[in-house]
Amino acid sequence: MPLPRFNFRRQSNTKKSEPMSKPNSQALPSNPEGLTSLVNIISDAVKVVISEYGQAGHAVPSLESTAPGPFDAPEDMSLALSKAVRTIEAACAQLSYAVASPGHILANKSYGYYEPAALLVVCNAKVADVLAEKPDGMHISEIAKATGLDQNKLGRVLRMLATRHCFREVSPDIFANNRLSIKLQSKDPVAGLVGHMTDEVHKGAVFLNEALSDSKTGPSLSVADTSFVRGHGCSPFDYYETPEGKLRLDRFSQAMIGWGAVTGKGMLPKVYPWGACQPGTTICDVGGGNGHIMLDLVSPFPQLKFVIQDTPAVLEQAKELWGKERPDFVQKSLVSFQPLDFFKETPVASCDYYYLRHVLHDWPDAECIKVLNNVHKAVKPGSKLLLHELVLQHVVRQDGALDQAPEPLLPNYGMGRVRLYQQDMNMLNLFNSKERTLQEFIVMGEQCGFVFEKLWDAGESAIIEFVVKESK
Ligand SMILES: C[S@@+](CC[C@H](N)C(=O)[O-])C[C@H]1O[C@@H](n2cnc3c(N)ncnc32)[C@H](O)[C@@H]1O
Repeated sequence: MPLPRFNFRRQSNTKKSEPMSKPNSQALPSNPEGLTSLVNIISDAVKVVISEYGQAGHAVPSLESTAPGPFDAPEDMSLALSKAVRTIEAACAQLSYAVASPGHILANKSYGYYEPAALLVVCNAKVADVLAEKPDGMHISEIAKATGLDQNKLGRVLRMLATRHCFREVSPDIFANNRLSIKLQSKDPVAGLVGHMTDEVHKGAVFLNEALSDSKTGPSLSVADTSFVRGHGCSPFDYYETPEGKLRLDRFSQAMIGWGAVTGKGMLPKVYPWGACQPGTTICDVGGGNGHIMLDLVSPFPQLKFVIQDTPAVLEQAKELWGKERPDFVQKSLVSFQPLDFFKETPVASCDYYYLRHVLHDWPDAECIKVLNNVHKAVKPGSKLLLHELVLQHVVRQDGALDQAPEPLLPNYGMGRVRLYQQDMNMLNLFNSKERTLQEFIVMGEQCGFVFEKLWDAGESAIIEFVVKESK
């Protein structure tokens, strides 16, 4: 199916045209001009960063600083700033890959697993907590004493991490926190995400080759056939019931909050024009978890009403959260909690919006189609479907496609957006499911009676808006 033309933040032209793919030969600089243009791209983007901080009345924080910056959360960045940062990440990586020894680069990439391994050591030992009140740093002997780890081995772990800019070695064998390691303090949800990813998820990911090359599990889309199952003997659904998993359950909950923080969950109120909705507009959050996303809309848009739908056990958490955060909304029935099995049942009928955030990425296409068909049975004319997901791009320049990086950068921003493609691997490892391209979402929506309307840039993620097809 052809890809509609698309403009961020503007009504898309739904006139369909076949995307024109250009060969990628220009994507990698192979000559001095390519290198110079990468340097110029970096230089221009740095000017944007300095100017945005300046406008906010801040100096750009140094990597050594542990003070919170005004733009640490993705939702606090303007689109211009997040684009500049993404560009710098992409161009710096591309420039070094273009000039360094290919063998060195591949060695760095293949030894990459020592970084997660070391991050898990320091998270579990709470090294960032130990260093929290020590801006001038602490000698490794004291850090070792406070954490119970061997001094020599911990020193080597910290030195490798400091070499990768997480922690700093202030003077020989004296380490301090920096802008990155401060996020590893145990109270920070990002530390929960780091612990979860570098521990149980990592121990599944190492079996990706075995899972993909086995003639039974390779082509399978079953959650029973993932690399995670090879690593742990059970799927993520069952893992947290095992003795080993139970020990990690609290961290898993913290990791989910960390995931929201990293992906900019707070973008939803900012990127969609909720202010234009009529009083009484109802949003049904399908697979809404504990309803935390809709809570973000309550204060800025008091004209909205909410239905949270999820499995009965999860809905109990939603009732508890809303009862604590917005008891007024619960008492006035401005929010309701309706149990749902979205594979077998239809959500509450005739809502104005059906919103699904990070629901479809858990499932292969056939299951997603079941969910969307059930949503379609609930809609009324004029209802809208909003899918809030990560949106992948091919690494190929396409006319009229999503926002593309300037040449000679990779059109999907390469390392500036690599988290999306890593998260796609994550879904493969955990569930045999996937993140998708816009085109894949459009095709799936069409199949279930929805027409693509517009894509809203929400930083790391995007909101894909559909309207109901006149006749299915
Ligand atoms: C990845 S979470 C996303 C939660 C929430 N939308 C968010 O963005 O935080 C997927 C949600 O789907 C829910 N879910 C899984 N299977 C379900 C089913 N058969 N019916 C309804 N909800 C289900 C889970 O309980 C979970 O809350």
